[in-house]
Amino acid sequence: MAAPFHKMHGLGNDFVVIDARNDPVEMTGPRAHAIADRRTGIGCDQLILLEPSSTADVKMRIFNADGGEVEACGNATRCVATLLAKPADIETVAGILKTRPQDSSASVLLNPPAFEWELIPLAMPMDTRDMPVGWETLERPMAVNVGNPHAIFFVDDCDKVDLERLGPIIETDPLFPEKINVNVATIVDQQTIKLRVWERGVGLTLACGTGACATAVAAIRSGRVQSPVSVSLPGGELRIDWKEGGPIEMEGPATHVFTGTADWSQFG
Ligand SMILES: N[C@H](CCC[C@H](N)C(=O)O)C(=O)O
Repeated sequence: MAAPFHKMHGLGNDFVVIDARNDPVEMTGPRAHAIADRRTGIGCDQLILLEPSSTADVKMRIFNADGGEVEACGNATRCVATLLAKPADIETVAGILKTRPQDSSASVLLNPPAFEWELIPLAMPMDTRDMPVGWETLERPMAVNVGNPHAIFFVDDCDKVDLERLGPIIETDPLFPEKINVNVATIVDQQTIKLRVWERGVGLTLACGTGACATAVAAIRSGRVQSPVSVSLPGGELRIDWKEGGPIEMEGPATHVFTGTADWSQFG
């Protein structure tokens, strides 16, 4: 198992992308966790495995740093799009995503969001537009599934939220049987949102593509902003465009840092 890898990032949300299309690599949670370790492994927020697909140009599997395999990763999808270097369909657990690279950036069409409590999923029926729950200063979130589950808290100043402490408490609350990504957002103006994210299975990241999509959808649906929206994350900006009932279009940078090889059997 010696498939090459690409170290890449989307606004500082970083990935090890293993291209196993010609040389299969057996991936397990413990192996992904070992590769993601920033001291004893290669280091990344998510491990991305590219495999052949029978329904699209490529199959993309996503593992968080904790080893959990998940449904979607917006920033990584843009990175894979630039690797493929042509318009392509990418098969993920969350469905087939249409991508279009543009030099060092890419646009991705995510499938329409889901708002039903059982599709988020939540442990009990609840109005996901205004959930009657709270964790200290963070209360009454919205919940959206954009392939993966997100809770969105709109606050006056997201920089003042102690997300490092509250993030893991909310991420692992029994209300969220599949856990959840925690977004704290501040509306800057009718077309600008400031966002910080505690990512399920990772922690604080410099950017979260699906978090930006989920937050933009929640803000548009609740009339807080108008589409298209610029979402400003610690690592930089993403442009999100969405109309009720349609797909979500996300556009933003994708950076290739270096290519390497590794004997994957040495990890976990
Ligand atoms: N932590 C997310 C997966 C990666 C999302 C993020 N890196 C992105 O760019 O969308 C989850 O567990 O659903």
